[in-house]
Amino acid sequence: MTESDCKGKIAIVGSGLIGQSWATIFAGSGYSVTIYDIDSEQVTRALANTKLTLERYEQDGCLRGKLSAHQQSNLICGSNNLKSCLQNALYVQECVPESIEMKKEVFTQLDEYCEEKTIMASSSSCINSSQFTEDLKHRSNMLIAHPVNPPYFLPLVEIIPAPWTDPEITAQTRSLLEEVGQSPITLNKEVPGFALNRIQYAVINECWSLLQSGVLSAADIDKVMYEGLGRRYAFIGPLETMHLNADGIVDYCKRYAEGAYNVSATFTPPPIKYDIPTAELVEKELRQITPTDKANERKQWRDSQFAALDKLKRGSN
Ligand SMILES: NC(=O)C1=CN([C@@H]2O[C@H](COP(=O)(O)OP(=O)(O)OC[C@H]3O[C@@H](n4cnc5c(N)ncnc54)[C@H](O)[C@@H]3O)[C@@H](O)[C@H]2O)C=CC1
Ligand SMILES: O=C(O)[C@@H](O)C(=O)[C@H](O)[C@@H](O)CO
Repeated sequence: MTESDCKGKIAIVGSGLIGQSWATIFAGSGYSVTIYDIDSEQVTRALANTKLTLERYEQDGCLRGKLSAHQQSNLICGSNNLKSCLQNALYVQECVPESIEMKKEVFTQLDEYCEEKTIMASSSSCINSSQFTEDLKHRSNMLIAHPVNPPYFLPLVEIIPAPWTDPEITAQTRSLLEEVGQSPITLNKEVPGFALNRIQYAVINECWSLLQSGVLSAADIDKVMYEGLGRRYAFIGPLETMHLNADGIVDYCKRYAEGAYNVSATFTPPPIKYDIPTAELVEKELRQITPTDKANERKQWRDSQFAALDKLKRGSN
């Protein structure tokens, strides 16, 4: 593949777990990807990891896109120089650790080296970009694009513009992410934790409270999700569930709102403390489940879900 066959250049800043995932996603769609990390040895590790990962996906039949794993790996290169990593990049995905100070430092550098039209997105899980871009010259090109782990298999990306992000930049980010196979949503305004982690923390808070009060074991709490709510929510959302659990959502509210208020009134008010003694007990229990057991269970589950889905699709044709 020659350089002119590539769609354009993507820069990844920070090459840990999430930086590597983004690299495989963009390469899968034919973009040329340059990875930068403050730790030059990490860049070498990241290149080796992404190559191995793409080869494994190819063997397992889940490689994205039309290019082979070999062609995709050849689209990913490393750089130990931030300025050259950013040169001619149409889009930068920042993936440094979750700290306002670090994000501020990196975005100040991006602001200095970027091209006028470069879009600069942060992978931040909870920190809004207005907390680290306010004083920057190119702040209208900066926003959040928060992925879900593992991004290669969970397509949701939350796009959160700062009040000063140019709406055209938000729209371009959304269409780029759609083009590479992700499934973006756009928040209309900034809120701590965005949508996914607000919902995730509400779930974790209640799980922790059930653990601390001794209502359920750790294993049974997880089961509530993977045998119940999780499976449901893989196919339909909470609002659609309300709608389908009664004669429509209006009827659901009439029938179940009082019960829901009564239960909700018993919730432990936040912030819930994720205390270490409870965490140590949970860790002991989780360690008894061997990774192989889990992997087999998950594979069986995935296969059965796909078979059910296929059946449904055939039935509706
Ligand atoms: N781990 C997860 O499940 C998810 C994480 N995120 C977010 O993605 C971001 C990255 O997270 P991870 O990849 O898990 O972290 P990580 O710790 O695996 O990787 C961070 C990388 O950034 C590098 N780094 C540190 N300072 C740097 C700098 N000044 N310039 C360039 N590189 C620098 C580190 O050397 C390291 O390789 C965080 O904001 C995190 O909240 C988002 C979704 C999921
Ligand atoms: O996949 C996730 O859970 C994430 O998208 C995150 O934002 C973080 O890693 C999250 O777990 C932090 O609480």
